[in-house]
Amino acid sequence: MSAQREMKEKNPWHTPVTIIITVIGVIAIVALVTVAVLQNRPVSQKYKYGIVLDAGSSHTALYIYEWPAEKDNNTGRVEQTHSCKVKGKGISSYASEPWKAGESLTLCMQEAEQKVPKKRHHETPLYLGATAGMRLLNMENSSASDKVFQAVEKALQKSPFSYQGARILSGQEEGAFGWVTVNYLDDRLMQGLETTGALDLGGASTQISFVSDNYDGSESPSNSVAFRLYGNDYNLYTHSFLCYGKDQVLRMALAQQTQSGPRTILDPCFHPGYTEIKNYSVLYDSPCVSDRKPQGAPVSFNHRGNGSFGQCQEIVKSVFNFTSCKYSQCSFNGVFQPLLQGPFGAFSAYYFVMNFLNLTDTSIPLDTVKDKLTRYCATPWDQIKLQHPNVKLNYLEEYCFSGTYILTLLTEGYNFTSESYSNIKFIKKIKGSDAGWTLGYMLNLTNMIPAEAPDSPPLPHAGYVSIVTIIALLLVVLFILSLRPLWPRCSKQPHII
Ligand SMILES: Nc1ccn([C@@H]2O[C@H](COP(=O)(O)OP(=O)(O)O)[C@@H](O)[C@H]2O)c(=O)n1
Ligand SMILES: [Ca+2]
Repeated sequence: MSAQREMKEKNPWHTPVTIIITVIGVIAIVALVTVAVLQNRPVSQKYKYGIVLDAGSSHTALYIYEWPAEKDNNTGRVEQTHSCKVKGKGISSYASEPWKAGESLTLCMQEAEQKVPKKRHHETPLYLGATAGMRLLNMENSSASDKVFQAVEKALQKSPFSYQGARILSGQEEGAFGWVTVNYLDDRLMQGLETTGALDLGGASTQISFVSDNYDGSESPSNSVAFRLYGNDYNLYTHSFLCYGKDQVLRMALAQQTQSGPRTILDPCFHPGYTEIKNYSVLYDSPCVSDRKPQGAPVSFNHRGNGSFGQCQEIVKSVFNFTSCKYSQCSFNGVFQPLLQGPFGAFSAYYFVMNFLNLTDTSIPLDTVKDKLTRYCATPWDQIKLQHPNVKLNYLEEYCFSGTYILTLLTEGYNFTSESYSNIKFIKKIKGSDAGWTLGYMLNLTNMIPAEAPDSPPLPHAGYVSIVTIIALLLVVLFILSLRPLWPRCSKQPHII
């Protein structure tokens, strides 16, 4: 017998069967781990998209949202990836030339086509929601508002996206979706945390929405919206005040001062030295003030400023009605409001105005805020213009008024106190997405917030992969140990020949 053959017989480890078993075992285990890792690895980033057009009273904005493709319908984070401000005014301003309302959207729609990957175009839902500007136009002239919608629809149907319709949101929807947006972006809904109230100030309406423990919705059902989100029940209080957006309140304040049809008014809400000729018919061309147009007024009036915060606040207060309340408590105009509760996010014009005035820091005592605004309003108009050469004059002239209105609405209207004022945060964006009703609207229409908490796997992905790997390694060791009887004996052991 050759020495080589003798070796093979002595070392059973080298028999073809054990070699094959070992190789198959190792391959099987490697395959098991690989499959586990690959199968559970988050699928390489593929995104889905949704587009919402916010047709506000003053302007239209387009928002593009994206979310990981495999996660729609449950926990996926939806984020704003792009926004586009439509040039020109809001769609309601095109009442007399509706086709222009459709045309005005073209540039932003083209931009959206660039931003959303082409192969996703046809499956990307596209919504348009109109707010208070169109609510007012619809009240004033419903056939004009229908024509504006037809023009807008025609433009949007031409786009490659999956057009889902254009409509006017109700005030409740506008308030409730703003609240959903803020709390979704803050991760408060999925985790069932205390929610943040939402304060939205537009040009033609304003919304307040919050959850209050002592409010079950029964006292004023029209102010109540019930949600079940991620397994938590919410009873939301919400109210939208039509005509209480800052542009319409400015009209009401001017109407208040021009009741007798004067040729000149000295307006405390405008800076000293401000002087402008304004048209009565333009001022009163809105359902918020049209019934107050003075009889026999001249064509125009000289609008002059005298910059007094205190006097301006008196005028602003006079646009609120505090006389009647048939509920346990009211904000103003006989509207029910439960006790304010929790933190609040104030966005849209709240942010633009307070940011311009450097007053977004709500840890500053309310009295100090008022002092600063008093000084700002008293600053001569020429000086203001010199200090802000890059701000458009039609915005610049109104910040004294707008700041006064915001403080008055919050304290006199909604009953924020010097203490609870610090619960308000003036915000523009949360984690890169604009605060506003659009995201909440899209999440709702695409069913992206489930009523029940999604079933999540008991282990996070990394934990799962680690455990599978450890078990596989244990199996390898066990397998090797199981072959022990076949192991070559230790060379020191005596050989029995
Ligand atoms: N940079 C900006 C943009 C808008 N704004 C104001 O923010 C408000 C936005 O209102 P909106 O167009 O959404 O009107 P609604 O339909 O929500 O009432 C308007 O009063 C604008 O003048 C501002 O003060 N600064
Ligand atoms: Ca708005």
